[in-house]
Amino acid sequence: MMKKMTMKDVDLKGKRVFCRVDFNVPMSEGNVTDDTRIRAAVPTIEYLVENGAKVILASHLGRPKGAVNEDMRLAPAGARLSELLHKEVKSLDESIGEGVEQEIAAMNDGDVILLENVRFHPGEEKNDPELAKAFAALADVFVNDAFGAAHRAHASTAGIAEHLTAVSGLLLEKELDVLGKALSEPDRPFTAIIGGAKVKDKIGVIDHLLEKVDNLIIGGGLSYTFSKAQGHEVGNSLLEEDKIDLAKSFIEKAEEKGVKLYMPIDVVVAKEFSNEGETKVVEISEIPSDWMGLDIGPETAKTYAEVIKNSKLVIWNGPMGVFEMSSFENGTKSVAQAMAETQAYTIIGGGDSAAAVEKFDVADKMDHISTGGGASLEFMEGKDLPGVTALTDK
Ligand SMILES: Nc1ncnc2c1ncn2[C@@H]1O[C@H](COP(=O)(O)OP(=O)(O)O)[C@@H](O)[C@H]1O
Ligand SMILES: O=C(OP(=O)(O)O)[C@H](O)COP(=O)(O)O
Repeated sequence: MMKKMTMKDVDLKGKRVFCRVDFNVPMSEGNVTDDTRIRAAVPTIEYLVENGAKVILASHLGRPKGAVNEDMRLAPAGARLSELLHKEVKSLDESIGEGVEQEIAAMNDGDVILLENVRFHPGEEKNDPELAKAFAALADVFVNDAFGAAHRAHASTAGIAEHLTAVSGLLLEKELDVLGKALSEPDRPFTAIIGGAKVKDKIGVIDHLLEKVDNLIIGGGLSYTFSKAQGHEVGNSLLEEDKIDLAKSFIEKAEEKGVKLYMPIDVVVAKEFSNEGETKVVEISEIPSDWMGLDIGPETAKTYAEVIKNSKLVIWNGPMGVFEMSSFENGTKSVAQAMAETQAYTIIGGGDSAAAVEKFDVADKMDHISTGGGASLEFMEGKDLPGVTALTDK
């Protein structure tokens, strides 16, 4: 990857800095319920403040589809940021226009304001050049610290960079550094664990990972497409019919490349998608036709934990089962615990996997929890991230 400019390459004193962050955080009744992404942006914001910049923060929140949505205003995130910084953060109710320009003109060096949700404008997700110009007109320098949105080519992540000196923030740099190192010079044995429900989204990353890893562990909803590819019946389990052949080709590719592929050998099955119904553990070849697999079984969990413990580097994306329900949480819990106990360098990507390590109280034992789900996957797939590509070359 071409070297991109960072905050250290620009003079920030007295400059108006448009800093794109990812404050797309869960909220309930006007309160931020998980501030991980806000905390992750604090070092960059503090760096800008300490270096005398006028800090203009911009973010999206949710998917308001180009219109104002009262439930998706950013002010609660601004309030939380203010507490974290121990400093006033003024939240505006617009992201462009005269009112915003006046607020910026009145800023002192080191002041921080937060613009309104940029997705209230239809031009944001379309990467409309006019909106990008309007954002650029507010500032002298563009800092992109929104790793979680770096896979989006939007006006405030990519378009704006055509008009200003565009540099990376500390979080963006750290994410690229950690994920980049893990993939380019991995400590071995290198293990990837792929689970969750989004089969289509994860097929691409599995293909790419087969070129890199020593062990590939498959679990969660997507494992049934692999079981079917091996010739097992999967009953009512999640199945992506049109990906069975692809799963077969991955099984062959793993063999060719000498990658050890681990798939469930036993599963927890239920008749209904519910925490209350009857459950039992069966061998993978014995799933009854009217039951569904909702977690990996205890033998599988034991094997996976052993592989994790004997690894030097582990990347985990996607839970092993429906861990939100206590009847189907054990597989994910045992993987989380093995991740906490291993000496390996541990990286978590994806919202649900991050939520799982929080739920099982082992988040502080992980070496890196990525703030980007989709972004970390696309990066691992070897795709260019538009929010990074758009930055100014060194
Ligand atoms: N066997 C399964 N059947 C159905 N859903 C599953 C199964 N295993 C895991 N899931 C669900 O997958 C979801 C997470 O998938 P995904 O969004 O792909 O993960 P992530 O956000 O970590 O990338 C969880 O809500 C979980 O309940
Ligand atoms: O939460 C996000 O993505 P993620 O759930 O894949 O980590 C980012 O803020 C991007 O949001 P988007 O998927 O609405 O563009």
